[in-house]
Amino acid sequence: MTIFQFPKDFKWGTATAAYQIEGAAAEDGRGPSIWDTFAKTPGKVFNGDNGDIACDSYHRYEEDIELMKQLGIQSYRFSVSWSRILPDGDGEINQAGLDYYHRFVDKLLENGIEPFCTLYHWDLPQTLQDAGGWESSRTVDAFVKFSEIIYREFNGKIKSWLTFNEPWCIAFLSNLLGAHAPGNRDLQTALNVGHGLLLAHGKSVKKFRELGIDGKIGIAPNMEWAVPYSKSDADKAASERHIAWFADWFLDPVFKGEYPPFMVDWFEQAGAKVDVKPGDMEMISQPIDHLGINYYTMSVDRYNPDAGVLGFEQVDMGLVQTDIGWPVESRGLYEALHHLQKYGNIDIYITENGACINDEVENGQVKDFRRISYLQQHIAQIHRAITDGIQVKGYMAWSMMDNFEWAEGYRMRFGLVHVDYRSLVRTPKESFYWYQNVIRNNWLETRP
Ligand SMILES: N=NNCCOCCOc1ccc(-c2cn(C[C@@H]3NC[C@@H](O)[C@H]3O)nn2)cc1
Repeated sequence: MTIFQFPKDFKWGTATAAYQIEGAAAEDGRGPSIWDTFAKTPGKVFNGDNGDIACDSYHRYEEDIELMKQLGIQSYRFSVSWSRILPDGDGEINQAGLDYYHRFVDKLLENGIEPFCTLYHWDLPQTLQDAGGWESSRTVDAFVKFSEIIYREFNGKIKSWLTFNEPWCIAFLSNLLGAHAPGNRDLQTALNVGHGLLLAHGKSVKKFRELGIDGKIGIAPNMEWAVPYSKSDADKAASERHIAWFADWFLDPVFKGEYPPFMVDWFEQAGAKVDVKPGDMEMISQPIDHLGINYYTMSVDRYNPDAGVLGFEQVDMGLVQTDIGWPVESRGLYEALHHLQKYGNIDIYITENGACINDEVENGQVKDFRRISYLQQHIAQIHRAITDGIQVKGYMAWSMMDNFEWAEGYRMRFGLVHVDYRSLVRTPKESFYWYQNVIRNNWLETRP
């Protein structure tokens, strides 16, 4: 038996997002988002699933917080539904939306749980998408207005903030690959969206500082680690493009004030170029306080000029996979954390890490031992990184509960708590009780 003791101030938590759990999609004045539209477009989401009801957490948040208290987490990462606050994206404030989040945040605080707030977790108000989305300065300005409202409203209650969740998904998965809302398939659009969200990030961080908000702010990219399939230069370059596509494309602008030159060249030969205006990069590279990192899997890449814009294909090496088909390789998290050190030894929170394991309830139990194995391996790699001096300050398991997994709908389950989508009954899984023990001990026990 090996014990990995975590620092005494290490924050254990869980994460969710508004559209994935809240439901009440048209209640109390909430306006439509691009995910309401996308999910109701035939063929976009498995089984035609949508977030109309989801986990009904809008009405059941007290029950959910009771489960969080039972779990023993110190921190809970959630997102604010922009179109609940500004139904038209940048028009009149919907007070009922603010009231909901006050009830929710107050209940967290009453239970000794720190609210960790993501401002944008993919649910852009549809009216802003109709006006050009993240390619339009109207959306950038609207995000600054939305974030200022939330900063002012929750200053003193919320002290940990993130502007954007997974810029790669917002820009590339949603506008080059077409897999997520709004479903575009164009590289130039994806680069424009990425630049727009980065500008919005920088302007919002600047506003956060100007308002003197009591707290810390950052951004949460998702990272995939990648290694070359062979020793060839082409495969090595392919894996480096993969890593940079997810992380460096966004973090170089934030930390260095420029896009990674080798990726700028790669996209230019593919026919697309970011239109950087004077002052943009200075605005984007406002200093931040912490990084959220979302990590799930790693990849073995082979150069293939016919395999999409980035010219790499992922080779199946026969690794164990989760039920969504992602290879389980926790070493990638350790490598990714070391990769980030080029930006300085900034405080890092693992704001998402978890496994899609679709076990169901049997005799009142969910024996998701594969999820326990996944979590144990990945938490051990975090301890290894901390031992190396990397400033990992917290870990938020994705996810607190099963929820709407975007284009996969409800068939893919990432939760520590099982949700029966017919009855909405919550059932803590075996991984819930395992994680409860890790939190209680603030250490990880591993067998040799
Ligand atoms: N690897 N790229 N290959 C080429 C592209 O393949 C096409 C598919 O790509 C991807 C890549 C990544 C994801 C993904 C999903 N989550 C889980 C959510 N995170 C935020 C939270 O809301 C969770 O629900 N994290 N990442 C999905 C699809």
